[in-house]
Amino acid sequence: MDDSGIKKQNWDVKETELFLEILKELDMKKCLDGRKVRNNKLFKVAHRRMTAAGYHRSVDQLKFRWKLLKSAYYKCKREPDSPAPTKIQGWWRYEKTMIAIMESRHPLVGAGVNSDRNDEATEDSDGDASMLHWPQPQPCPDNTTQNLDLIIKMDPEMDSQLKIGFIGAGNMAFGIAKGILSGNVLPVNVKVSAPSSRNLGRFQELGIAVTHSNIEVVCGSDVVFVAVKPHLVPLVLNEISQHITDRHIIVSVAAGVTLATVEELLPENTVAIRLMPNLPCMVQEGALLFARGTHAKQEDGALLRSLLHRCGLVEEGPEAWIDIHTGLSGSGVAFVYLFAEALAEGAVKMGMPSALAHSIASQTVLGAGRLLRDSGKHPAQLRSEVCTPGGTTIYGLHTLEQGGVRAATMSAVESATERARELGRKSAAGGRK
Ligand SMILES: NC(=O)C1=CN([C@@H]2O[C@H](COP(=O)(O)OP(=O)(O)OC[C@H]3O[C@@H](n4cnc5c(N)ncnc54)[C@H](O)[C@@H]3O)[C@@H](O)[C@H]2O)C=CC1
Ligand SMILES: O=C(O)[C@@H]1CCC=N1
Repeated sequence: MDDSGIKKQNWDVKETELFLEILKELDMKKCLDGRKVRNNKLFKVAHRRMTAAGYHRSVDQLKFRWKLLKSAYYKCKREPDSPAPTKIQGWWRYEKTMIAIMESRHPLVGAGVNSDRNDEATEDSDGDASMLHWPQPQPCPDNTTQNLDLIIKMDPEMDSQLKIGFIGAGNMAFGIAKGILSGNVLPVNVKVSAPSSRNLGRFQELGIAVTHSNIEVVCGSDVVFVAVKPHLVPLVLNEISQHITDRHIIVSVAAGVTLATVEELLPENTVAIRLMPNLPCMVQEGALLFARGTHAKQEDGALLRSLLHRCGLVEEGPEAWIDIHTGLSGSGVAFVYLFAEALAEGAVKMGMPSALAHSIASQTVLGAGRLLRDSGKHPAQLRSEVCTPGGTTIYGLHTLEQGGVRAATMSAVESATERARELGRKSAAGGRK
């Protein structure tokens, strides 16, 4: 290992504190058992979390930092009255956390520090800091291993190994499936369930496995999208609940159904995420917003983001925004279709053949949308760029304003948002029955 770059690290206090908190949380005690593969995984997970927090350190850099911290810990342990270690500036800030990590790690540490002396690092050593050899290694419980495995799969190139399940084979499941298949996910790793075969054919055409058993989908998947109608969510969650383990991330796309309802119906500590997608996922131009549940960590969100990145724009926000996004975008696409249809019908009324009018209307909506997104300009700015004074556009806009199109559109978003909230209350009541 060439560690010349590794040694030249300037870590600030915040970064080191975060690193140690991550290691503490990942429970070094259980995971650093001397097995190289698992130890590497632990540092990879730490690397992901550090990156997510904006600190870009390589896995080797993290290992080297850990080596130095450990060395400082042992020095203090051996010679409590000697001056603080110089290789770690501000060591006193980290000492408490290091003790928490090291002394929870193995009951012999306090009494038997010397037995571990060979593990100590120096600036010159290039050993693998993760290769610890405890006298009595403590194996990782299986579920811990599974968690690490899942977290590590959030690399886009690792998406190909994730098993994805859909419960519900409707339009939205199909849209997301098409979107994710255009990324790194392979059809053989996707399974979808629905009670009837009616909608399953189009999934099969994509190479996706189909079944009538929701439980089969859950048992074979890491990430499970619950894509049934909102009133059916409690029924489905009750059915699958006992098969959920800490391997799973449950992603509900049902309008209105809150994380509280989902979490209440699933085992304690279930990792749940609420996602509101929209149909253009199908052509990789979706607008998706998700909110993480109580037990969904940042990396679970990152994993979902990575999985969905080919579906379109994927954003995370507070749960309160999900119903609004449902009005704005989940339903909003239908408002745009209504407008496109009306544009075309206006042209038909003026004498243009219908097919041509519809094709031009859809291209107009597409072009206007792309320009709006890609220019970054406010829609009012673009609108004014289309309006020649005394020209055609301002006459048309005047007519739209007279028809109340602006107020009607705002009210449409409001009504759809309110309806999502109402559906949420109903499904919560359904879950309590
Ligand atoms: N269609 C859209 O544009 C959007 C839909 N959503 C949400 O996605 C969810 C699904 O909506 P759509 O796909 O439009 O509905 P859909 O009616 O097209 O699909 C529902 C699917 O669920 C299946 N299903 C019914 N009972 C089931 C059960 N017990 N177990 C498993 N599958 C069952 C049906 O057979 C059908 O395949 C809804 O909760 C909706 O709020 C969210 C965003 C946009
Ligand atoms: O109409 C609905 O309820 C679903 C949610 C957003 C779009 N379609």
